[in-house]
Amino acid sequence: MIEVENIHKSFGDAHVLKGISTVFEDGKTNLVIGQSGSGKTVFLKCLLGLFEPDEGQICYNGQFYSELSTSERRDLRQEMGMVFQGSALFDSMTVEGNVMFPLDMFTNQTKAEMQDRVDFVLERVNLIDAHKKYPSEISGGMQKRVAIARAIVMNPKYLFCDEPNSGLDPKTAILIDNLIQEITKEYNITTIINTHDMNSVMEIGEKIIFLKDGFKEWEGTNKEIFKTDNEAVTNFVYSSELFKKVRQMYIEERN
Ligand SMILES: Nc1ncnc2c1ncn2[C@@H]1O[C@H](COP(=O)(O)OP(=O)(O)OP(=O)(O)O)[C@@H](O)[C@H]1O
Repeated sequence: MIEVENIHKSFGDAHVLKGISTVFEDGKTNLVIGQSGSGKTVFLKCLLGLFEPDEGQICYNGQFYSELSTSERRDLRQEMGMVFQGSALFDSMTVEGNVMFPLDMFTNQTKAEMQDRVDFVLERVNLIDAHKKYPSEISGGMQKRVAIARAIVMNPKYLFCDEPNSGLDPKTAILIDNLIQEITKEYNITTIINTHDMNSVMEIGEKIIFLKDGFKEWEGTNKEIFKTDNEAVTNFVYSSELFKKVRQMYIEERN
């Protein structure tokens, strides 16, 4: 669980995060949405410990980040998996080389142990025959699966995903969303996803926080987002005619 208490972050005169508080529970897919520039990436970087908030606290399973020593922060960092926008795989390494990289860097496992773990996570993300391929030889959807396998290879307690669906067709995007949700539940991970994808909001948004100009404007579930009267949320989520129709149908069905 990650508890965020009233965090603020500024860069010079630019006050980017303005007192955000929320709780992200284990085993749930938590989504952060908001317009470009609303502060989503800065927020994610604060959660990852890459930026330290100017005010406020972030608490990881009961441990306040600000109270951790340097080595404790390093240990916490190793409990975090990250799926970057665009996958960020190493082009010169094979699929299994990419997935093995964190084990090689941060553990003392033998080659055989690492290979077992790599085989296990690649199978878990449904990549069976791609071990020896290079990223350029596989599809975008497969690259995302490799990125997810790499993010979970160290058995993380926390999983952060920045736009995991960018560049994918809608069908593949849903498969990737479902995979992230399944893994989150199976390993009871605290997962936080920055996204612009409204399909993700509807499919896997067990908890959604909506940022606007650095404030938390709204939070709730994918069921609640259909019914909310918050104008900023509805303008953002239902900006397309298709989504407006879907919402109308959903509300009519419920009444
Ligand atoms: N390192 C930095 N130094 C100065 N300003 C920054 C820095 N990082 C982000 N900002 C500013 O913070 C604001 C929020 O940026 P952020 O990248 O968090 O937005 P976002 O919601 O993730 O946008 P997008 O959806 O386009 O990725 C922007 O005005 C940006 O210029």
